[in-house]
Amino acid sequence: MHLTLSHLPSKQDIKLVYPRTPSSIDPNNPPWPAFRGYHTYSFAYATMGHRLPTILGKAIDDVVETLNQESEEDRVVDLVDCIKRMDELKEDLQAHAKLRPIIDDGEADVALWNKEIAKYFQGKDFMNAPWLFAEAYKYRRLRECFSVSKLWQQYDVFFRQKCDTFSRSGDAVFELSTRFVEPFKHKEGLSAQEKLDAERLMFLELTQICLWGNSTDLSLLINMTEEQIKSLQSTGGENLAATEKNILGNDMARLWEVVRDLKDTGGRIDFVLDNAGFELYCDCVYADFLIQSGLAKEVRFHGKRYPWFVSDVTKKDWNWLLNMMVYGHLFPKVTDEEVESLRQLGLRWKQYEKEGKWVYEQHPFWCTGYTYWDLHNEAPDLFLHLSRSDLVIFKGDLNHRKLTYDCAAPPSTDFEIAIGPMASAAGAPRICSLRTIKSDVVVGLGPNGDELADKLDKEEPGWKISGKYAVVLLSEGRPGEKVRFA
Ligand SMILES: O=P(O)(O)OC[C@@]1(O)O[C@H](CO)[C@@H](O)[C@@H]1O
Repeated sequence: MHLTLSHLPSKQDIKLVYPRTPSSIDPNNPPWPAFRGYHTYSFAYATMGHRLPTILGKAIDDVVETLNQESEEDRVVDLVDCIKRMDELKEDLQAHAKLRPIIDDGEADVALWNKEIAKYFQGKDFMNAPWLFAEAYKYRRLRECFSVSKLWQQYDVFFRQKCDTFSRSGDAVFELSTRFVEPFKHKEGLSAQEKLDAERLMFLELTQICLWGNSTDLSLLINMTEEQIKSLQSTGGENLAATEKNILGNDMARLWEVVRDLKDTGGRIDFVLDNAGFELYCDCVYADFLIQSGLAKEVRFHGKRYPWFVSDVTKKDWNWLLNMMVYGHLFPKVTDEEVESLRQLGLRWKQYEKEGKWVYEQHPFWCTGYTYWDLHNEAPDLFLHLSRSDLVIFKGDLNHRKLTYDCAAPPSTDFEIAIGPMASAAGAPRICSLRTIKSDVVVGLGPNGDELADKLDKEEPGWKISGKYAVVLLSEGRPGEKVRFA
C-alpha cells in the first residue's frame, strides 16, 4: 500500500546545541559530537577498520616469534592459548562485535571498565561506540588475552618494537646525552637577571624537545625509514626555531612564568607520560633540567600498568631505558665518549630515583576508557594527588584526546573550556598539554582558530594526523582550593 501524505508538516531541520549541558554529558554523549568508528573517511574509521587490525596482526607475529623460541611445554601450551584469544579478539574487531564485559582477571581496573560498559555502552560495538572508548577497550581486551594466562601474565607484545625504535634513534640520543651529561651550571660572572634569561631560553628549547620527542610514536610510524626518523628527531637549534611556527596554540611564554615562580622553593612537577623509548628519554632530559636548575625539587612520572596504545610507557619500559643507558650495548658505531655520556646521564637519573627526587607511579585509572573529564569522579584519590602538584604536564595525542573528551569541539574553543572539570573543579592543578597533533580533536587555536583550521583543511588535508603541527596549552586550574567531592 502507498500512502500519500501531503498535508503533514514538513520535516524540520533540527539543530542540536553544543556544547551539551553538563548534566547531559556522559561517555557516550561528549560535550560536542563524538568521533565514532563508523564515520567513514575519518581517522577514527581508519584506526578502527585498518590500523587496529594491523597492530593486532603484528602483535600476534610477535607472540609467535616468542613461541618459536620457547622450550618448556607448559609455557608453550599456555602461550598458544594466548594466541587463540588474540585471534578471537581480531575476529571480534573485524566483525564489529558488541563490547562485552572484561573478564575478572584480577587487574585493579576491572570494576571501572565494567561499570562504564554497563552504564553507557550496553549493546554498543567496536564501530558505533565513541572511538576513544572503543580503541581503549581493544587494548584492555588485548591485556586480558595474557592476564588470564598462567605463565604469561606480564607479557608485553609491543616490547620488542619499543626497544627497536629507541635503538634506531642513536643520533638524537647522543646529541642530547653529550650536551646534557654535565650538570646544568651558569657561566661565570652572570647577573641574577642574566641567569634567569639563560634559564628561560634553555627551558623554552627543552620544552620543544620534549614536545617534538612525541613525533616518533610507534603506532603511526610503522613503516618509517631510519632517515625519516632522524629528520623527525632533529634537535638542533635552527630546527627548533623553525618548528615553533608549527605550534598552533602556544602558551609557552606563560608556561615559563609558571615554572619560574617555583624557583625559590622548588616545586613538584608531574608528567603524565605518553610513549616509551625516545620520547621518554626526552621527557627525562627535560625533567633533569628542571631538577638541576632548582625549578623543581620533585618530579613524578605517571605511566601505564600494562601495554597500552602500542608505545605507551610501562614500568618495564622505564626500567629498561635507565638500565640500557647505564649497562647496554644498543648502539653500533659509537665513540667511547658517547657511550660514557649516556652512562653518566643514566646513573644520575637512577640516583634521582633513589633519592626520591624522581618517582614513577602507575595508577589504574590511566588504563581505562574514561576521559579525564571523569577523573575527578572516577578516581578521586588520583585527582587529590594531582591537585597537590604545582604543574601537571600531559604528554602526547592520546592524553590530549582524553583531556578534551575527544569530540568535535570548534578549534577556537578555549583549552580551559575543552577540558571541563580538569580546569574548573576546585583544587584542579595547573595543567599543560604538550601535544603534536595526530588525530581529529583540535582546540585552543585562539579566536581565529576556526578559520585557521578551515584553511589548513583546504590547503593541507591530513594536517590533523601528520604530527607536523602541535599545541602547547596551559590551564590555570584552581590550585590551592580545597578539593571537594559530591
Ligand atoms: O598519544 P600519541 O602517542 O601521541 O599518539 C597516539 C596515536 O598515534 O594513536 C592514537 C590513535 O590510535 C591517537 O591518539 C594518535 O594518533
